[in-house]
Amino acid sequence: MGLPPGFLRGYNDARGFDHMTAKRYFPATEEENVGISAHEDSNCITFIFQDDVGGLEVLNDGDWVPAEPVDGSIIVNIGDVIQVLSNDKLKSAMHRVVRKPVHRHSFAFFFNLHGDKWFEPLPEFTAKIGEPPRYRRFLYREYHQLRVRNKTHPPARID
Ligand SMILES: O=C(O)CCC(=O)C(=O)O
Ligand SMILES: [Fe+2]
Repeated sequence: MGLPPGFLRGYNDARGFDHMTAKRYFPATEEENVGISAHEDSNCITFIFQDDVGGLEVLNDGDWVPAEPVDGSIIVNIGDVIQVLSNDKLKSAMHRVVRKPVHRHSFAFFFNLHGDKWFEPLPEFTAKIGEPPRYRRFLYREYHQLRVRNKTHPPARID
């Protein structure tokens, strides 16, 4: 990231909000092939271990690019926290899972911030290089609540 070695370990020193999920995606049907709809991860970094079925796709310049399974590899996803800390130098990837004709299994480890932690663009990516911050200061807990609220109560459309 261009930050001093060990920065992330020192800044993000509480592990209480990290979690791991094990997911099983059922085979696609003729009507339905959405595994997980398009989203960005809200955390710092996600590590994904997938089997050899495929289906994870990343949006790149308007095209969905498959993250092809590579034996023994781990997919590393930048999340929103790193996007904010780096003031957009590193982008949180939009991704989704498309279901295939067979079952798929994956494990995702979410390296999170503690809910009581503040995050905002760091001086290394703003004041020190003469760039304005693109984000305000967020409490991680508050940011999470905002994301959930926007999903469950999207802003009303003015017709
Ligand atoms: O199952 C996968 O490969 C990705 C899962 C994912 O994007 C997520 O849980 O946020
Ligand atoms: Fe994700």
